[in-house]
Amino acid sequence: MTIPVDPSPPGSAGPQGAPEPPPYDPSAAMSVRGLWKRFGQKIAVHGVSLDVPRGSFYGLVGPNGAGKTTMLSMATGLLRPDFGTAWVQGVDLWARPDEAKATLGVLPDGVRLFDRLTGRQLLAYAGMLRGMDKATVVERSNDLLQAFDLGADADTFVVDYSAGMTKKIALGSAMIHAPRTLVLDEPFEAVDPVSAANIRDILKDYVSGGGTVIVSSHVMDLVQRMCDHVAVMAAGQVLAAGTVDEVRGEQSLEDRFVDLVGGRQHSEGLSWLRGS
Ligand SMILES: Nc1ncnc2c1ncn2[C@@H]1O[C@H](COP(=O)(O)OP(=O)(O)OP(=O)(O)O)[C@@H](O)[C@H]1O
Repeated sequence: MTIPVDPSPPGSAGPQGAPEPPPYDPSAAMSVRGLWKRFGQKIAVHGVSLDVPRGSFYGLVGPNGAGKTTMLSMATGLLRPDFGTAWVQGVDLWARPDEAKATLGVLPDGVRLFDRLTGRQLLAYAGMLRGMDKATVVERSNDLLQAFDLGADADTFVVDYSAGMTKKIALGSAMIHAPRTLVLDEPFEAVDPVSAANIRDILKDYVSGGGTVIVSSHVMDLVQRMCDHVAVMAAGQVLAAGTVDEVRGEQSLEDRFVDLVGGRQHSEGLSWLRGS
């Protein structure tokens, strides 16, 4: 497919000849329509439309390079789409970004934090950026430091945190303003099993209170156990989406994923590695 060199502004329908996406779902926590992104010759996201129901725990899975991070970045206002847009709680994110982003908490992939702040200062910074008053920021920061088991390191610089601790303080920063939707790119990466179980409990509790979680992960078993909905992405497109039971059918999610995505590599090509 030929993509125009000069992209139309976000919200436009898509490249010439692309099918018109269906109307967005105003009741969804997030409704993504016709998102496209090209980097040079590479089309990273290829006309993605997706509805995330309110109150769902939504998993986004796909092989490396499938376009998950690019899609989530466009759906949360971090990366301008070539085409398409996302509605968050019924608000067009690219048309009314301030209003839409106020309802979102985002843990981006490979996030660069202000790591010369301590964990406590970083949470305070995130809260104040969201316009919260100081007393609430202090109270919630203490609760978050406790919940993420970072109390003993609250006054350590984030630059000196481990990868898992950094992930947890970034997650806390995404939650401090009590957003209605949390979008978390690989939240469990580098996190130890006990902390991961704590985070899962926190997220489950958040969902049972009416919040929506969208989480990208490579860990199928985790997604199958934790999420009620899932979308499988590959090569910039959504191959299947729905409840976890709808998508996996009679199979495990992992087997279904491999069926959908294909690409099991056999190791004959590395015969030199055997018996070395
Ligand atoms: N800033 C960029 N410049 C050039 N290419 C990019 C850029 N960001 C992503 N890509 C390319 O777009 C494709 C999709 O990348 P993306 O990071 O969205 O995949 P992903 O599904 O999140 O992968 P992973 O599971 O490995 O994190 C890849 O081929 C990647 O190389």
